[in-house]
Amino acid sequence: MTSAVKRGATSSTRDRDTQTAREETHLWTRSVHVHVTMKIYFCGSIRGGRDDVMLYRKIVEKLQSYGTVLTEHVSSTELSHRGVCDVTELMSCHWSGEDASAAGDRFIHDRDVNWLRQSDVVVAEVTQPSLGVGYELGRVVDMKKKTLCLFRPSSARVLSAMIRGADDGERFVVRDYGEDEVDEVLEEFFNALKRT
Ligand SMILES: O=c1[nH]c(=O)n([C@H]2C[C@H](O)[C@@H](COP(=O)(O)O)O2)cc1CO
Repeated sequence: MTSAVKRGATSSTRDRDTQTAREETHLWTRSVHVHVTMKIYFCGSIRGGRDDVMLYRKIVEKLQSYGTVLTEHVSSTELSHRGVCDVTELMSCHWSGEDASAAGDRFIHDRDVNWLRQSDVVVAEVTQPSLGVGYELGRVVDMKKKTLCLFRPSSARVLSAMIRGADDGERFVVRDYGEDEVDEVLEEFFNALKRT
């Protein structure tokens, strides 16, 4: 074999290696990109009552291992049922809260509907009844977003027929669960998402 032919073979092998490396990097970047940029909208009661806020926090922490939670504030213990910091907390906390004035309410509504549109999946804790959460879920059904509603039968409450009755077993799912099952229920949901 002439040295020119050998040189040609070596450079085409090098080209192929470079190409393979590029493709691998591209695939890796894409999978990381998909994971990091998944946008999750979490719904939980605010003005409907804050009894379950510690559970919201646990859910949001788990959700953050799957992507960006657009509504992290819903799980903040510094946000009261009035949507602002408790008076006793105002002196010490830096959280400015959600402004409950009429202009503030319009801002919250428009921002949240916009976040709902942007989101890839919606997870809602629906045990504590909340008009806002019910409204968000109604909008979400229209937007055809993949949605998981979590309800705790141990609360002795009966979930609204307008939520349970919307379960289609695929896109909009209502899941009964217990507090100690948060991790496994979310793992099940996100693993199934990966397969679709
Ligand atoms: O201050 C707020 N910020 C906010 O993001 N929300 C959204 C997110 C929650 O999933 C839902 C709670 O509704 P409600 O406050 O009616 O319980 O509405 C609601 C409020 C107050 O109504």
